[in-house]
Amino acid sequence: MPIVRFQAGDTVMGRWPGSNLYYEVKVLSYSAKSQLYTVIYKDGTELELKDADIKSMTGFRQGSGRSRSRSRSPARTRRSRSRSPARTPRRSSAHTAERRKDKLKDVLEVCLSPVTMPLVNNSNNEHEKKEENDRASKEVERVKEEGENQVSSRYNLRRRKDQGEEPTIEQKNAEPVVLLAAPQQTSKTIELEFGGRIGAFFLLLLLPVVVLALLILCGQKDSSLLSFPRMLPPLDSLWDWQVFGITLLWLLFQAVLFLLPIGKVVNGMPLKNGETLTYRINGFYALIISGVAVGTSVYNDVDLGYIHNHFLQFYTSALLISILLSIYLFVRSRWTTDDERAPAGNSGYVIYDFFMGRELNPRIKGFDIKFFCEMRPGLIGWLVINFAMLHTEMKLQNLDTPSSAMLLVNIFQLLWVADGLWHEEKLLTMMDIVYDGFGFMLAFGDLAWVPFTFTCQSYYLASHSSDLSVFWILSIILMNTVGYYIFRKANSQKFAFRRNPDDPTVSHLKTIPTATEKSLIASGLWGFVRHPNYLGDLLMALAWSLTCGFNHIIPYFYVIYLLVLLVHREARDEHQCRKKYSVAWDQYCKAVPYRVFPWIY
Ligand SMILES: NC(=O)C1=CN([C@@H]2O[C@H](COP(=O)(O)OP(=O)(O)OC[C@H]3O[C@@H](n4cnc5c(N)ncnc54)[C@H](OP(=O)(O)O)[C@@H]3O)[C@@H](O)[C@H]2O)C=CC1
Ligand SMILES: CC(C)=CCC[C@@H](C)[C@H]1CC=C2C3=C(CC[C@@]21C)[C@@]1(C)CC[C@H](O)C(C)(C)[C@@H]1CC3
Repeated sequence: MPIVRFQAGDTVMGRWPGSNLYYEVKVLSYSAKSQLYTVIYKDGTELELKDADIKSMTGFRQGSGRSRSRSRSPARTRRSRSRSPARTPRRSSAHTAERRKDKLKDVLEVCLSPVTMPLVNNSNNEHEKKEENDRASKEVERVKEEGENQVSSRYNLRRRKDQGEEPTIEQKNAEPVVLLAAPQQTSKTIELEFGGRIGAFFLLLLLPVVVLALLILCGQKDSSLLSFPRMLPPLDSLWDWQVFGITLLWLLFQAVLFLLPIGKVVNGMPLKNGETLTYRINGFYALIISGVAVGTSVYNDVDLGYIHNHFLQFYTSALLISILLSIYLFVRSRWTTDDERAPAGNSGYVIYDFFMGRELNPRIKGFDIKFFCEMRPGLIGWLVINFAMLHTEMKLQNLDTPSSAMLLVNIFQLLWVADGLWHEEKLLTMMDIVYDGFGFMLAFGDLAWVPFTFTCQSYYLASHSSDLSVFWILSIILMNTVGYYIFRKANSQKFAFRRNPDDPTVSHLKTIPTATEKSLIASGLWGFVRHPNYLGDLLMALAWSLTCGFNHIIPYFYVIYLLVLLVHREARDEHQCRKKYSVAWDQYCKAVPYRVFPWIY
């Protein structure tokens, strides 16, 4: 007999289905048969929730102290929580009837209510404030009117399995003691990305081949696409056990640094079950220690040219390790609970889930494999490879000092990686950690793609000279500096704003409130384009490639990849944000029409 924790009339916090958001609701009744509570939101929305999706007010307040995302000023929290989430389930026409049923039952995709959301202007200019708010209110009214017909039954969200059933409250065992484990429901991934199963299958085969082709071309004297060799390189140039051993040692070394008990421990974003994982932030220390270790090796006559001479073999070793890791991850994900699965990689299709990753945060006794791979061996390895290419360039081209192009590439990329590791904590809020599972895409991406494609400029420059004029050098430095400024400022502003919107560094920005706890920044860089951080990243990528001159397209691989990735990522994020913020997002898109490139896209 299940224990009924709440009674009719209790005010509790109810999870909005398919999200991590909790709102104040009143319990109307409890059905012993379906074991569901019928609750009512402040705007009159009625829903049936399972026990696991309801928290007592006291439990919720205690729990919220743990999570960073909720550490906001009480006034703000009160204001946003009391905003009701009237939303309607949306059906996807692209899937089978059974899947639709599943989706409605388990995920209940939500659409936010078009409540009036004035553009909040933190500036002191009252006139400007009023104008902005009037404009925003009109826009909201328009969208509201437009949506009225489609969502006329918006507040009728009752989803009774048995319409005829009279819900009753069992009041006998009402003590809030034991949390009854609600029957596990699976949140299947319905919307497949990357071209679905077929797309994932082709990417699985294509990505490793693309890297191999890139390396072959980059390493040739003539790097033009037309001179791609007709024969594959001999097997012994592709595999070497010693190289494989060195790659494993590198991973082990980075794993030891990852485990060092130095650096602060922080909470990640709340998981589906409301809990948070902890992470030790010591990436920057790992970078410094790795730098000292490499410097010491060079000082002791270790020849870094070995990396250049065995580059293909290093790649195949990293490829094999990422394949083995992906298989391990896929197998172990069989035993994961629904809460541990990634929203993006739980479709039930083997190839797709293998590619996307079924488990969200695979850990071995607290060792977070995804966080480790994403920020350490590949990223720091990239810098070591760059440094090795610098040595090789001097050797191969008989130079006393590295070329200015090689120096720029080394310095720019060192700055970018050091910046990433310095702000390591911020990765915890990113799509890759919060949403994507850890499967082949990220394992291969982190361990093979990052170190062997992001190094394409330095690998190219090692055997191709590039004489840059002073004008070019200054222009490239300027482009990288502007790019870095935009990238860093946009990312830091967003992070500071998400942590505390009243932070003095961001409190002057105009914002658009949403029906959730969060607002959207709508001025400054985030009022210029919707993804200013992507713009900055792309400018930097272009600057890196420009160091290689215009003889070949191959060193531009990185900027082309980044363009494709970020345009696709932008579309993914846009889709997520529209789901999360609905009308507020539309309002933001109206206010800031360009996605990444001002006046173009
Ligand atoms: N070199 C490489 O290979 C790659 C580099 N990157 C870089 O990583 C960085 C982070 O990228 P990524 O995580 O994709 O994306 P973003 O940092 O742009 O994050 C997107 C999220 O930010 C929030 N957001 C969007 N608009 C606003 C707004 N106006 N105000 C406040 N919050 C907003 C939303 O989340 P919410 O509202 O839930 O907080 C949204 O989901 C970028 O600089 C990117 O260039 C990324 C991928 C690859
Ligand atoms: C084609 C393919 C295999 C794609 C995999 C994509 C991954 C290589 C990238 C996806 C997002 C990434 C980010 C970084 C590295 C590359 C991957 C993993 C990043 C950690 C690098 C350091 C930056 O400062 C960053 C933290 C902003 C960045 C985040 C995204």
